[in-house]
Amino acid sequence: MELVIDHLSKTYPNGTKALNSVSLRIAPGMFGLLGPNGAGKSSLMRTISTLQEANSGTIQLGDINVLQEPERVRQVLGYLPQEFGVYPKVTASELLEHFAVLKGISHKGERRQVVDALLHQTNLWEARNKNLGGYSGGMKQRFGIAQALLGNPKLIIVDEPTAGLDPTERNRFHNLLAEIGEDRIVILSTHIVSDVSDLCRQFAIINKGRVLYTGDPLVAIEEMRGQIWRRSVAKAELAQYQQQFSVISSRLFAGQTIIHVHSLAQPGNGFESVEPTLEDVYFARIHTAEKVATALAKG
Ligand SMILES: Nc1ncnc2c1ncn2[C@@H]1O[C@H](COP(=O)(O)OP(=O)(O)OP(=O)(O)O)[C@@H](O)[C@H]1O
Repeated sequence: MELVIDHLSKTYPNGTKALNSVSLRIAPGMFGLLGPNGAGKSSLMRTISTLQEANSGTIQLGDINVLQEPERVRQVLGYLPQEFGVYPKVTASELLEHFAVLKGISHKGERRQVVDALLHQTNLWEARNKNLGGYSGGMKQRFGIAQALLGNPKLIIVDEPTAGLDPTERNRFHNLLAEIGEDRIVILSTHIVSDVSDLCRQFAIINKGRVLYTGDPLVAIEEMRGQIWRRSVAKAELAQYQQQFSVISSRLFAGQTIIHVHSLAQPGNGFESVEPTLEDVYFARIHTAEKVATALAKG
């Protein structure tokens, strides 16, 4: 089953153009949707999940016309929204059981089996009788995945799931996602580049409602080879370098400011070529798009 999004646009009533002719083709496996805050990721996720309507364009999931047949989509969809609220005074086991009833798993014995299996899979078995109010951020997110997996969905959407998780929980969550993403479409929306490089064989970069790139992360990195340059600069020189070069990132390392520049040729003295990472790809694509937009605005 493939998910095909074709020229999808969405403008909110206040005039914000959140999606601007988005086209993507998503095969089974983990798909990373990468973009900064406000890029339009949640708008896209909510539209695919049939929680809001689009102004134009189409979404096809296998033989389902997503925008025309929301009921059919909901039968094969698991969704973990960005803000996943839980009832604090209910245990994981009770709430999952409740969600299972809502999902239509009406036979009690079958429901118990499904719920128990999911609690094991998400590593929450030991904590199943604890109130959800006492769960850590990572445990809540794993619970969110358990509820998203009810009914064995063919399409799973997780919106910014690792924000706020500590490294151990993030790692554990990544392993869980990798496991569930083996035989269905899992769309992972995130602004954290390493979520995508760790997990996804396909990804897209989205900014200001537009798709800037889509493909395989390894290919995207390969395409950037020889175009990323690094040097350390004094903090006071940073603005000058930003004027003169395509500085795609700057960070402090051991008290020094290290800049990465995107350039087809050696930018000048003091720059050394570095192996690109997906983060370089991401920043370079966004930087180039911003430059083009500024040039177009200036005429
Ligand atoms: N209901 C709404 N009404 C008006 N504008 C909205 C609404 N929801 C989102 N927006 C705007 O649409 C744009 C895209 O927002 P969206 O939430 O889709 O981005 P995002 O990439 O998910 O960002 P974030 O990670 O911050 O949620 C932003 O400018 C946002 O302010």
